[in-house]
Amino acid sequence: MRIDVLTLFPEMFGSFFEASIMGKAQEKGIVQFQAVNFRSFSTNKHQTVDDYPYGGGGGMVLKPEPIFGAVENLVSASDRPAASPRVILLCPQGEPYHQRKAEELSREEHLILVCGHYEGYDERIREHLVTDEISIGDYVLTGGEIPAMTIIDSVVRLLPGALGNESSAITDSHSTGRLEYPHYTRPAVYRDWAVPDVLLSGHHERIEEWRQKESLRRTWQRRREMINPDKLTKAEKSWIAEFERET
Ligand SMILES: C[S@@+](CC[C@H](N)C(=O)[O-])C[C@H]1O[C@@H](n2cnc3c(N)ncnc32)[C@H](O)[C@@H]1O
Repeated sequence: MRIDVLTLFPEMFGSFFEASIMGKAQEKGIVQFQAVNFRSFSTNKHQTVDDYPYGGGGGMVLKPEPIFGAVENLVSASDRPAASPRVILLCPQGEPYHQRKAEELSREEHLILVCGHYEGYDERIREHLVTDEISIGDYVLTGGEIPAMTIIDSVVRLLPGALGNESSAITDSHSTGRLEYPHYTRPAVYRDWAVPDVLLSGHHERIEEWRQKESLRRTWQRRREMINPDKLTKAEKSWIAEFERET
């Protein structure tokens, strides 16, 4: 997969692209990253990328020319011109980001993420250039760089070979439609707090059943809206009845 980020602050991506899973995925050739400063596609001699809003008001608006220019340059330089990239605008007005969207994007060959700043973008970018608009939550950040990193991280860890241990992504919260069960590691007893016996039993079926039940319990306690009552098995219904009795 190839991921290009259009930003006014490419230096923010240096260690992000090099550290941990992102760095390893790049070393293994699973993903290729690039942060491009779209200021270099400005069409005026002062290299400005923003201007005052028509109609007045505070804040500066990102001009269309540098962003169109940068995206078109990346598309024409692509080694796979037939595969059109997903051009994603980071924006608090976009579609709320979700694990399903990360899964969808992980199947693409080329992503271009556009990071805004200041008051936002000229509307024509939205209307005529991008394929997706994504918000990472109902709050406003200074720029699209942290949202872009959020999306890149969540997508890259789903690429085959990126994590090394693929099964951990399969059982992650939200991948299964539930929150993940609790984890424990050594020591078996810490300050009088013991790990549940079943996890030390070596009995794989019982451990698996415990994990399913605890995953359901956690989801029921914290994110009840994620549970579709029509899709519960008989065992799950009886576990929920048990959770209700316990509370
Ligand atoms: C200060 S914000 C602009 C907010 C804009 N005036 C509005 O009300 O929608 C500047 C940039 O930060 C990024 N940004 C801020 N919050 C975001 C969020 N929740 N999700 C995605 N991007 C966000 C976007 O790229 C946005 O263009």
